[in-house]
Amino acid sequence: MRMGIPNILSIAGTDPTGGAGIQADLKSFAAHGGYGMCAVTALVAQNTQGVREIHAPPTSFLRAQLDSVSDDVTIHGAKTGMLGTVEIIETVAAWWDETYSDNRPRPALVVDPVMVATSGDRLLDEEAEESLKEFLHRADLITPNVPELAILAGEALASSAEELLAQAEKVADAHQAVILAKGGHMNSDEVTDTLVFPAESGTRPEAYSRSSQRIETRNTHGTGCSVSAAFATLRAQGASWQEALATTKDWMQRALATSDQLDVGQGNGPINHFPD
Ligand SMILES: Nc1ncnc2c1ncn2[C@@H]1O[C@H](COP(=O)(O)OP(=O)(O)O)[C@@H](O)[C@H]1O
Ligand SMILES: Cc1ncc(COP(=O)(O)OP(=O)(O)O)c(N)n1
Repeated sequence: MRMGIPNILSIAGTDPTGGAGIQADLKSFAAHGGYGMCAVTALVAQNTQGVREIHAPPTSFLRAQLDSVSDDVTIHGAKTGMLGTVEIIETVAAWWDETYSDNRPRPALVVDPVMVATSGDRLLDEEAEESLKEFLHRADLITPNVPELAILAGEALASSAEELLAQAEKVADAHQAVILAKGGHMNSDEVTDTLVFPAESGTRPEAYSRSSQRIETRNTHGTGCSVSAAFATLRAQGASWQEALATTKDWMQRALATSDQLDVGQGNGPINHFPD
Protein backbone atom coordinates (compact mmCIF):
# COMPACT_ATOMS: atom_id res chain seq x y z
CA MET A 1 0.00 0.00 0.00
CA ARG A 2 1.13 3.60 -0.76
CA MET A 3 2.52 5.50 2.23
CA GLY A 4 1.19 9.03 2.68
CA ILE A 5 -1.90 10.78 1.38
CA PRO A 6 -2.52 10.45 -2.39
CA ASN A 7 -3.53 13.47 -4.51
CA ILE A 8 -6.77 12.69 -6.34
CA LEU A 9 -8.21 14.87 -9.11
CA SER A 10 -11.90 15.15 -10.00
CA ILE A 11 -12.75 16.46 -13.47
CA ALA A 12 -16.50 17.02 -13.26
CA GLY A 13 -19.45 19.38 -12.95
CA THR A 14 -20.79 21.07 -9.83
CA ASP A 15 -23.77 20.65 -7.52
CA PRO A 16 -24.36 23.74 -5.33
CA THR A 17 -26.40 21.63 -2.87
CA GLY A 18 -23.30 19.50 -2.28
CA GLY A 19 -24.74 16.06 -3.01
CA ALA A 20 -23.36 15.13 -6.43
CA GLY A 21 -20.62 16.11 -8.88
CA ILE A 22 -17.39 17.67 -7.68
CA GLN A 23 -18.75 18.41 -4.21
CA ALA A 24 -19.58 14.72 -3.67
CA ASP A 25 -16.23 13.65 -5.13
CA LEU A 26 -14.26 15.86 -2.72
CA LYS A 27 -16.18 14.44 0.27
CA SER A 28 -15.64 10.89 -0.95
CA PHE A 29 -11.89 11.48 -1.51
CA ALA A 30 -11.64 12.82 2.06
CA ALA A 31 -13.74 9.99 3.52
CA HIS A 32 -11.27 7.48 2.01
CA GLY A 33 -8.08 9.30 2.99
CA GLY A 34 -7.25 11.16 -0.24
CA TYR A 35 -6.24 14.79 -0.80
CA GLY A 36 -8.97 16.11 -3.12
CA MET A 37 -8.43 18.42 -6.11
CA CYS A 38 -10.83 19.47 -8.87
CA ALA A 39 -11.11 20.95 -12.35
CA VAL A 40 -14.64 22.15 -13.15
CA THR A 41 -16.10 21.13 -16.53
CA ALA A 42 -19.50 22.80 -16.04
CA LEU A 43 -21.32 24.90 -13.46
CA VAL A 44 -24.69 23.26 -12.86
CA ALA A 45 -27.57 25.10 -11.18
CA GLN A 46 -29.22 22.05 -9.62
CA ASN A 47 -30.65 20.84 -6.34
CA THR A 48 -32.12 17.62 -4.98
CA GLN A 49 -35.15 18.08 -7.27
CA GLY A 50 -33.53 18.66 -10.62
CA VAL A 51 -31.26 20.64 -12.94
CA ARG A 52 -32.21 24.25 -13.75
CA GLU A 53 -29.34 25.55 -15.86
CA ILE A 54 -25.90 24.51 -17.07
CA HIS A 55 -23.08 26.95 -17.81
CA ALA A 56 -19.88 25.56 -19.31
CA PRO A 57 -16.89 27.93 -19.14
CA PRO A 58 -14.76 28.13 -22.34
CA THR A 59 -12.76 24.94 -22.85
CA SER A 60 -9.56 27.04 -22.89
CA PHE A 61 -10.32 27.77 -19.22
CA LEU A 62 -10.88 24.08 -18.46
CA ARG A 63 -7.50 23.36 -20.05
CA ALA A 64 -5.93 26.14 -17.93
CA GLN A 65 -7.35 24.51 -14.78
CA LEU A 66 -6.02 21.07 -15.78
CA ASP A 67 -2.56 22.44 -16.68
CA SER A 68 -2.44 24.40 -13.40
CA VAL A 69 -2.81 21.15 -11.50
CA SER A 70 -0.55 18.91 -13.57
CA ASP A 71 2.24 21.54 -13.96
CA ASP A 72 2.57 21.73 -10.18
CA VAL A 73 1.20 18.64 -8.46
CA THR A 74 1.80 14.91 -8.83
CA ILE A 75 -1.60 13.37 -9.52
CA HIS A 76 -1.84 9.88 -7.98
CA GLY A 77 -5.40 9.15 -9.09
CA ALA A 78 -8.05 10.81 -11.23
CA LYS A 79 -11.72 10.49 -12.06
CA THR A 80 -14.00 12.08 -14.58
CA GLY A 81 -17.68 12.76 -13.95
CA MET A 82 -19.93 15.03 -15.99
CA LEU A 83 -18.12 15.81 -19.25
CA GLY A 84 -21.20 17.26 -20.95
CA THR A 85 -20.18 18.06 -24.51
CA VAL A 86 -17.93 16.87 -27.36
CA GLU A 87 -15.69 19.92 -26.85
CA ILE A 88 -15.17 19.22 -23.14
CA ILE A 89 -14.38 15.54 -23.78
CA GLU A 90 -11.85 16.47 -26.48
CA THR A 91 -10.23 19.03 -24.16
CA VAL A 92 -9.80 16.53 -21.32
CA ALA A 93 -8.55 13.85 -23.76
CA ALA A 94 -5.95 16.21 -25.30
CA TRP A 95 -4.71 17.27 -21.84
CA TRP A 96 -4.45 13.65 -20.69
CA ASP A 97 -2.64 12.47 -23.84
CA GLU A 98 -0.18 15.40 -23.86
CA THR A 99 0.48 15.28 -20.11
CA TYR A 100 1.19 11.58 -20.00
CA SER A 101 2.95 11.21 -23.38
CA ASP A 102 6.40 11.41 -21.71
CA ASN A 103 7.81 9.17 -18.99
CA ARG A 104 5.73 10.77 -16.27
CA PRO A 105 3.92 8.06 -14.25
CA ARG A 106 0.32 7.89 -15.41
CA PRO A 107 -2.25 7.93 -12.59
CA ALA A 108 -5.07 5.39 -12.60
CA LEU A 109 -8.12 6.90 -14.30
CA VAL A 110 -11.70 6.13 -13.26
CA VAL A 111 -14.38 7.24 -15.73
CA ASP A 112 -17.92 7.61 -14.41
CA PRO A 113 -19.85 7.83 -17.71
CA VAL A 114 -22.36 10.36 -16.36
CA MET A 115 -25.24 10.74 -18.84
CA VAL A 116 -28.51 11.38 -17.01
CA ALA A 117 -29.15 12.52 -13.39
CA THR A 118 -31.63 10.73 -11.07
CA SER A 119 -34.04 13.59 -11.80
CA GLY A 120 -34.06 12.53 -15.48
CA ASP A 121 -32.14 15.63 -16.67
CA ARG A 122 -29.47 15.01 -19.31
CA LEU A 123 -25.90 15.77 -18.25
CA LEU A 124 -24.28 14.61 -21.52
CA ASP A 125 -25.34 15.86 -24.96
CA GLU A 126 -26.73 12.98 -27.02
CA GLU A 127 -24.23 13.74 -29.81
CA ALA A 128 -21.37 13.44 -27.27
CA GLU A 129 -22.02 9.73 -26.59
CA GLU A 130 -19.69 8.66 -29.42
CA SER A 131 -16.91 11.00 -28.19
CA LEU A 132 -17.30 9.57 -24.70
CA LYS A 133 -16.86 6.04 -26.10
CA GLU A 134 -13.65 7.17 -27.85
CA PHE A 135 -12.42 8.66 -24.54
CA LEU A 136 -12.89 5.38 -22.68
CA HIS A 137 -9.72 3.61 -23.89
CA ARG A 138 -7.81 5.86 -21.44
CA ALA A 139 -9.75 4.48 -18.47
CA ASP A 140 -8.57 1.83 -16.02
CA LEU A 141 -12.07 1.56 -14.55
CA ILE A 142 -15.47 2.55 -15.99
CA THR A 143 -18.40 2.76 -13.53
CA PRO A 144 -21.74 2.69 -15.42
CA ASN A 145 -25.16 2.30 -13.86
CA VAL A 146 -27.67 0.06 -15.68
CA PRO A 147 -28.91 2.64 -18.25
CA GLU A 148 -25.36 3.90 -18.95
CA LEU A 149 -24.10 0.33 -19.45
CA ALA A 150 -26.89 -0.34 -21.97
CA ILE A 151 -25.91 2.75 -23.98
CA LEU A 152 -22.21 1.83 -23.91
CA ALA A 153 -23.07 -1.72 -25.03
CA GLY A 154 -25.48 -0.45 -27.70
CA GLU A 155 -28.24 -2.69 -26.34
CA ALA A 156 -31.56 -2.50 -24.51
CA LEU A 157 -31.59 -2.17 -20.69
CA ALA A 158 -30.42 -5.36 -18.93
CA SER A 159 -33.29 -7.00 -17.07
CA SER A 160 -31.34 -9.79 -15.33
CA ALA A 161 -27.97 -10.22 -13.64
CA GLU A 162 -26.86 -12.43 -16.58
CA GLU A 163 -27.70 -9.74 -19.14
CA LEU A 164 -25.89 -7.12 -17.05
CA LEU A 165 -22.78 -9.31 -16.87
CA ALA A 166 -22.83 -9.95 -20.63
CA GLN A 167 -23.06 -6.22 -21.35
CA ALA A 168 -20.24 -5.47 -18.90
CA GLU A 169 -18.01 -8.08 -20.60
CA LYS A 170 -18.75 -6.55 -24.02
CA VAL A 171 -17.86 -3.04 -22.81
CA ALA A 172 -14.75 -4.27 -20.92
CA ASP A 173 -13.43 -5.92 -24.08
CA ALA A 174 -14.31 -2.96 -26.32
CA HIS A 175 -12.34 -0.48 -24.18
CA GLN A 176 -9.83 -2.81 -22.47
CA ALA A 177 -10.89 -1.49 -19.07
CA VAL A 178 -12.32 -2.96 -15.89
CA ILE A 179 -16.08 -2.33 -15.54
CA LEU A 180 -17.90 -1.74 -12.26
CA ALA A 181 -21.47 -2.72 -13.21
CA LYS A 182 -23.58 -1.02 -10.51
CA GLY A 183 -26.88 -2.65 -9.64
CA GLY A 184 -28.80 0.20 -8.01
CA HIS A 185 -31.29 0.42 -10.90
CA MET A 186 -32.10 -3.32 -11.01
CA ASN A 187 -35.49 -4.45 -9.73
CA SER A 188 -34.25 -6.61 -6.84
CA ASP A 189 -34.22 -6.74 -3.03
CA GLU A 190 -30.45 -7.03 -3.04
CA VAL A 191 -28.19 -4.50 -4.77
CA THR A 192 -25.16 -6.12 -6.38
CA ASP A 193 -22.10 -4.34 -7.80
CA THR A 194 -19.81 -6.45 -10.00
CA LEU A 195 -16.26 -5.85 -11.23
CA VAL A 196 -15.83 -7.35 -14.70
CA PHE A 197 -12.40 -7.66 -16.32
CA PRO A 198 -11.47 -7.58 -20.02
CA ALA A 199 -10.41 -10.89 -21.55
CA GLU A 200 -6.65 -11.26 -22.06
CA SER A 201 -5.44 -13.73 -24.71
CA GLY A 202 -8.88 -15.33 -24.71
CA THR A 203 -9.03 -15.76 -20.90
CA ARG A 204 -11.19 -13.57 -18.65
CA PRO A 205 -10.23 -13.15 -14.98
CA GLU A 206 -13.08 -14.09 -12.66
CA ALA A 207 -15.57 -11.31 -11.88
CA TYR A 208 -16.00 -10.12 -8.26
CA SER A 209 -19.39 -9.20 -6.84
CA ARG A 210 -20.51 -7.58 -3.61
CA SER A 211 -24.18 -7.50 -2.60
CA SER A 212 -26.14 -5.66 0.06
CA GLN A 213 -29.73 -5.42 1.16
CA ARG A 214 -31.53 -2.65 -0.77
CA ILE A 215 -32.09 0.36 1.50
CA GLU A 216 -35.48 2.03 1.11
CA THR A 217 -34.49 5.68 0.79
CA ARG A 218 -34.87 8.61 -1.60
CA ASN A 219 -31.37 9.79 -0.64
CA THR A 220 -29.52 8.40 -3.64
CA HIS A 221 -28.37 11.70 -5.16
CA GLY A 222 -24.67 11.46 -5.95
CA THR A 223 -24.19 7.77 -5.18
CA GLY A 224 -22.50 7.10 -8.53
CA CYS A 225 -20.16 10.09 -8.22
CA SER A 226 -19.18 9.05 -4.70
CA VAL A 227 -18.49 5.41 -5.61
CA SER A 228 -16.21 6.29 -8.53
CA ALA A 229 -14.34 8.82 -6.36
CA ALA A 230 -13.88 6.17 -3.64
CA PHE A 231 -12.40 3.73 -6.18
CA ALA A 232 -9.99 6.39 -7.51
CA THR A 233 -8.73 7.02 -3.98
CA LEU A 234 -8.49 3.40 -2.86
CA ARG A 235 -6.69 2.27 -6.03
CA ALA A 236 -4.20 5.16 -5.65
CA GLN A 237 -3.52 3.87 -2.12
CA GLY A 238 -2.67 0.47 -3.62
CA ALA A 239 -5.87 -1.42 -2.75
CA SER A 240 -6.55 -4.52 -4.85
CA TRP A 241 -9.72 -4.53 -6.99
CA GLN A 242 -11.36 -6.89 -4.50
CA GLU A 243 -10.43 -4.71 -1.50
CA ALA A 244 -11.61 -1.55 -3.26
CA LEU A 245 -14.99 -3.12 -4.09
CA ALA A 246 -15.54 -4.44 -0.55
CA THR A 247 -14.54 -1.15 1.10
CA THR A 248 -16.60 1.00 -1.26
CA LYS A 249 -19.74 -1.12 -1.14
CA ASP A 250 -19.71 -1.41 2.68
CA TRP A 251 -19.11 2.34 3.03
CA MET A 252 -21.92 3.16 0.58
CA GLN A 253 -24.30 0.94 2.53
CA ARG A 254 -23.54 2.87 5.74
CA ALA A 255 -23.64 6.22 3.90
CA LEU A 256 -27.15 5.40 2.58
CA ALA A 257 -28.33 3.89 5.89
CA THR A 258 -27.37 7.06 7.83
CA SER A 259 -28.43 9.56 5.15
CA ASP A 260 -31.55 10.43 7.17
CA GLN A 261 -29.26 12.20 9.68
CA LEU A 262 -28.97 14.91 7.01
CA ASP A 263 -31.76 17.35 6.21
CA VAL A 264 -30.89 18.56 2.72
CA GLY A 265 -33.60 19.43 0.21
CA GLN A 266 -37.03 18.10 -0.64
CA GLY A 267 -36.21 15.73 -3.48
CA ASN A 268 -33.58 12.99 -3.76
CA GLY A 269 -31.28 13.92 -0.91
CA PRO A 270 -27.55 13.24 -0.58
CA ILE A 271 -25.82 10.35 1.18
CA ASN A 272 -23.89 10.79 4.45
CA HIS A 273 -20.27 10.69 3.26
CA PHE A 274 -18.95 10.42 6.84
CA PRO A 275 -21.12 7.69 8.41
CA ASP A 276 -18.74 6.60 11.21
N1 LIG B 1 -31.22 1.54 -2.52
C1 LIG B 1 -29.94 1.16 -2.42
N2 LIG B 1 -29.53 0.37 -1.39
C2 LIG B 1 -28.25 0.00 -1.26
N3 LIG B 1 -27.29 0.38 -2.14
C3 LIG B 1 -27.61 1.15 -3.19
C4 LIG B 1 -28.95 1.58 -3.39
N4 LIG B 1 -29.00 2.34 -4.52
C5 LIG B 1 -27.74 2.41 -4.99
N5 LIG B 1 -26.90 1.68 -4.21
C6 LIG B 1 -25.44 1.58 -4.35
O1 LIG B 1 -25.01 2.89 -4.73
C7 LIG B 1 -24.02 2.86 -5.75
C8 LIG B 1 -24.54 3.56 -7.01
O2 LIG B 1 -25.42 2.69 -7.67
P1 LIG B 1 -26.40 3.05 -8.88
O3 LIG B 1 -27.65 3.63 -8.32
O4 LIG B 1 -26.55 1.81 -9.67
O5 LIG B 1 -25.61 4.14 -9.74
P2 LIG B 1 -25.88 5.69 -10.06
O6 LIG B 1 -25.90 6.43 -8.75
O7 LIG B 1 -24.73 6.06 -10.93
O8 LIG B 1 -27.20 5.76 -10.78
C9 LIG B 1 -23.71 1.37 -5.93
O9 LIG B 1 -22.61 1.04 -5.10
C10 LIG B 1 -24.98 0.66 -5.47
O10 LIG B 1 -24.69 -0.63 -5.00
C1 LIG C 1 -22.56 17.73 -11.77
C2 LIG C 1 -23.24 16.41 -11.64
N1 LIG C 1 -22.55 15.30 -11.96
C3 LIG C 1 -23.16 14.08 -11.85
C4 LIG C 1 -24.45 13.97 -11.43
C5 LIG C 1 -25.13 12.64 -11.36
O1 LIG C 1 -24.74 12.06 -10.20
P1 LIG C 1 -24.87 10.51 -9.83
O2 LIG C 1 -23.80 10.18 -8.89
O3 LIG C 1 -25.11 9.65 -11.01
O4 LIG C 1 -26.07 10.56 -8.98
P2 LIG C 1 -27.48 10.72 -9.36
O5 LIG C 1 -27.79 12.11 -8.95
O6 LIG C 1 -27.67 10.45 -10.81
O7 LIG C 1 -27.95 9.60 -8.47
C6 LIG C 1 -25.13 15.16 -11.09
N2 LIG C 1 -26.40 15.14 -10.65
N3 LIG C 1 -24.51 16.37 -11.21
